[in-house]
Amino acid sequence: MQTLEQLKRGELNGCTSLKLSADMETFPMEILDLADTLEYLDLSANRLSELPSDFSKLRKLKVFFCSNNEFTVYPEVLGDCPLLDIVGFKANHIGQISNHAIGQNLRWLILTNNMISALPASIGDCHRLEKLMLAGNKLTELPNELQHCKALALLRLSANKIEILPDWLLSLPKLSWLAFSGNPCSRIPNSEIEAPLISYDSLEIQDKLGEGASGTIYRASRDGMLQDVAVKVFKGDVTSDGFPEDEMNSSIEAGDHDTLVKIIGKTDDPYESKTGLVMELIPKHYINLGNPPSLKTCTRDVFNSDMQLSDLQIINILTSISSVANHLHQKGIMHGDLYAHNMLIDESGKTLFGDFGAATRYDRVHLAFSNEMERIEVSAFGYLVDDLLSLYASKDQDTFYHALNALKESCHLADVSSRPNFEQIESILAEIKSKNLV
Ligand SMILES: Nc1ncnc2c1ncn2[C@@H]1O[C@H](COP(=O)(O)OP(=O)(O)OP(=O)(O)O)[C@@H](O)[C@H]1O
Repeated sequence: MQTLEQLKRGELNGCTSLKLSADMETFPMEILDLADTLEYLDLSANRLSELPSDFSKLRKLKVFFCSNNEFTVYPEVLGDCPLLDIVGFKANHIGQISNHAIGQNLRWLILTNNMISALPASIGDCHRLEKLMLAGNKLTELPNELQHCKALALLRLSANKIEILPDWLLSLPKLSWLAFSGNPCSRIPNSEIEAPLISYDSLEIQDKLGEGASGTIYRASRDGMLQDVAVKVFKGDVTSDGFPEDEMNSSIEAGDHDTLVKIIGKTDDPYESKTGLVMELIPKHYINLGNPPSLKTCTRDVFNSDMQLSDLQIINILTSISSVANHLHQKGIMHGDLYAHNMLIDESGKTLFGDFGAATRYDRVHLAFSNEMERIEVSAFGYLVDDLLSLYASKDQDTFYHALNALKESCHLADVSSRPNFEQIESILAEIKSKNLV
């Protein structure tokens, strides 16, 4: 992070990237002196509410983050920045976005946690738009023009006020990661499944195991039990994927499956009135299969450069994931974030699939709707196949490679209803396994 003083003294001239957080209430005009070079600007965590009208002098700007500020209007001048590719205004108070404000070059737009009740029709002109984050707003509907965004792959609509999802949404050709829990259109009663309540006082909280957007995970021991457990204490705030309580309900509704971390119960922290999930501990030898997307890859995971997988590992991972995805959809749960970065694997390819933060529960009674929901996730599975093929240890494009490549292509058919469902994918994988003697 650079400082305001460095900027004012001209020490940052020529820089391509600038990050300033200094409780600023006004936009420092010296930033415009960087117009010839500046490509990345992060002014998150200040108290800004306006941009200067000549902000678009920053004609090389590609990435602009301005989260945790005090904007009430999405700045119109952003529509004049020709190269803007990524814009982030998470956690402001934006209630208004004019038609002109949306730049046509946008690929990734983050508006999580604002007060937006309507999107402008001009969003439909963003033909490159791939990732659109709208959770935690006041949207009651989506503009029909959004259906022209044919590149849209990841859409977060959770924690809004949407009554009905438009029909065209589920047939967008590239849509693969969708979340809309916490809306009137996703209101669905909890089933009979209830996780046992485990008293917080019976848990002895030990070291912190990790932290996600929605909660903090601790190791804990339990009165009279030999095995330690993991406890996820939810933070309570809306995340970019939705409400923590929806994550908790979906994790419980998901039930038991070899590929899921077993949920032991629910807990309440009466002192801080926080809810939590008690889970089995993930054994230490499991490693993350992938890492979350970068600014460059946008919707695609990134992988460690030394990661390689054998055909046996690949087939085991894909079989586990298609099986658990089938299990979830049979229960009317769309995971919404089917990504390698949410999977853990061991040496043999034994897989655990986690993070129900973006999960949406839906009613399986509506057959056509259910079929489309499942096939959106099938598209995400297709990207997983593609990722694993890029990690395939064999240098040759052998019959195993070609068979999986054909499966990937069928998962990505533009006509959503022509894609296989997860049950069919499981059979295809079993056949590939037997034919290739994996
Ligand atoms: N059952 C568990 N046993 C051991 N460690 C765990 C367990 N669950 C989570 N962790 C640790 O906590 C980290 C955060 O987990 P969590 O499921 O909240 O978030 P995430 O899925 O990684 O993040 P996000 O929700 O932000 O995408 C994990 O990466 C892991 O290291």
